[in-house]
Amino acid sequence: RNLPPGPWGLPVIGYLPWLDPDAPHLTLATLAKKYGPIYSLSLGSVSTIIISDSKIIKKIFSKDVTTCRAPLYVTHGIMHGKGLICAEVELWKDQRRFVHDWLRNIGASKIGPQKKNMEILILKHTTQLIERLRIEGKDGPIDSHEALRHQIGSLMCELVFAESWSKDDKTWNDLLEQQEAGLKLIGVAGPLNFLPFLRILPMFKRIMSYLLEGQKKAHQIYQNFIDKYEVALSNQACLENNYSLVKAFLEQRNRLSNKEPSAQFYTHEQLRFLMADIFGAGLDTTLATSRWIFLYLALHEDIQTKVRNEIQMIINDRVPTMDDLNSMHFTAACIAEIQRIRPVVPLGMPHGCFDAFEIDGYIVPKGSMIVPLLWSINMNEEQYKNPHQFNPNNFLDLDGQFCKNENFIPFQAGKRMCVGDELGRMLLFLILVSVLRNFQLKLTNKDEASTCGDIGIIMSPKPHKIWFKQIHE
Ligand code: HEM
Repeated sequence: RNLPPGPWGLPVIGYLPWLDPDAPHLTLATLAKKYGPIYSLSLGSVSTIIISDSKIIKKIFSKDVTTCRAPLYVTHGIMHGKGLICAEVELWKDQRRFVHDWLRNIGASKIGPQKKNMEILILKHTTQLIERLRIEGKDGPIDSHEALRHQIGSLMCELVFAESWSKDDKTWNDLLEQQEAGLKLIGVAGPLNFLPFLRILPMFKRIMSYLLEGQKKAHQIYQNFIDKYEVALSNQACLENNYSLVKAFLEQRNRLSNKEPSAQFYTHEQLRFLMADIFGAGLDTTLATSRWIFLYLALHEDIQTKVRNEIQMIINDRVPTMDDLNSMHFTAACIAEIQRIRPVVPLGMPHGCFDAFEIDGYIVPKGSMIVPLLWSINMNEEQYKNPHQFNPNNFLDLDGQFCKNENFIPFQAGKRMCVGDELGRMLLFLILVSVLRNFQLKLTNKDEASTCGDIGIIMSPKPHKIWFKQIHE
C-alpha cells in the first residue's frame, strides 16, 4: 500500500513555492488533472491528500477517523480547538448536536413548526436591505457589500444573542472590520500554517498578534452579552420568545448536572468561541455567495429576467416562503450554478485524520490534511460541457425541472457537513427574491466587472459596482 501519487517537493518546504498564493485552487486543480482524483503532496511539514472526486470525498468524510480538523498552526493557534469549526472528538460531538438542535428549534430546518418564524425573521431583514439599497442606489451604481454585510450580520446577531446594532454603531463596525481583516489575514498567513517556524519573522509575528488582538476584542463584546444573560437568567427574567444561541447554551448548562460528562463543555470560554463561529460561518459564506449571485445576474441580464419572471409567476405579490422554491426550478438552478461556478470555499474545508487509513488501494498517513478540492469537482469537464461558462441548464433536465446532482457538494458531505446548510439556503433564496422583485441589476460597464475572486479563507468577488435600478417607483 502506497501513498497516493503526487509531485515532488523541496526538503522542509515541500510544494509550497509552486502554490499560487492568489489562486491555490488553480495550482491544485492543474495537478489533479495530472495525478488523478487522489494525490498527495507535502506543504511544509503537513502531509496533504487532495481529493477531487465527490464520491471519494463522501466515502472518506463518512468515516469517524476523518472527523478531526487539519493540523494547521494558524487556526489551531487561534481557536485552540474550541467552538465548533475547530473542535474535535467529544467536544465536537456534543457541540455539533447542540448547535444542530438549536438550529432546528429556531426554524433553520427543512421541516418543523418554527420554519415560518425563521422565514419571517429573514424577510424582516431583507425589507431593511431593500430600503437601504433603494436609498444608496438612487443616484447610480453602488457596491452592495456594506449593505449586505450589515443586514446578514444583523440577522446573525439576532440569532446568536437576540440583539443587533444600528449601521453606524462603532462597536458593530469594529466587530465587522475585525471579522473581515481576520478572514483576509488568515489567508495571508497561509505559509505559517505549514512552516510554523516562520512565526519568528516580524511579518508573521505582526499578523498573529493582530489576529489574537482582534479575537480578544470580539470575545470581550461576546462576554458582555453572556454576562447580561447570566443576570437575566438568575433573576428569572422573562426571556420568552428569545431563541438565541446564548440563552439556549446557558439553559443547557443549567440543565446538566455536574456528574454528566458533557457538563464540562458548557463554559463561558467555549460559548464565546461558539458565538464567533456561528456569527462568522453564517455571515461570511452567505455574504460572499449573495454578492456572486448579484454579480452573475447583472452580467447575464437574460437569465436575470427569466428568474424575475418565475418569481412573478409563482409568488407574484405575496410573501415568499421556502416552499415556493420547490416550484421555482429555474431559480433553484441559478443559485446552484452560481455556487458551482464560484464556490466560496474552492479548496473546501480541510479535515485531518486521527489515524492512518486506506482508500482505493492507497494509504493516507495519520495526521495528514485532507483537502476536498471543490473547485476541481465543480469544473469537471466530463460532467459539465463548458464548466467555465455560466449556464443554469447544468442543473435542469430536458423538461426544465431542477435535477439533483450527486457531484454538487457546496456544503461538503459526511459527518462534519455544514450544520447551517438550511439556514444558508433560506438566506440565499429569500435575499434573491426580495432583491429581484424590487430592482433590475445592471452593470454600466460589463468589461470592468471581474469574475476572478479575492482569496482569503473565503473566495469573494472583487469590489465592484452594480446599478440597483428600481422596478416600481
Ligand atoms: C452559502 C452558505 C454556506 C456554505 C457554502 C457553507 C459551506 C460550508 C462548508 C463547505 C463547511 C465545511 C464542512 C466540512 O468540514 O466537512 C461548513 C461548515 C460549517 N458551517 Fe457552513 N456554509 C454556509 C452557511 C452556513 C451558515 C448560515 C451557518 C450558520 C449556522 C454555517 C455554519 C457552519 C459551521 C458551524 C460549520 C462547521 C461544522 C463542523 O465543523 O462540524 N454555515 N460550511
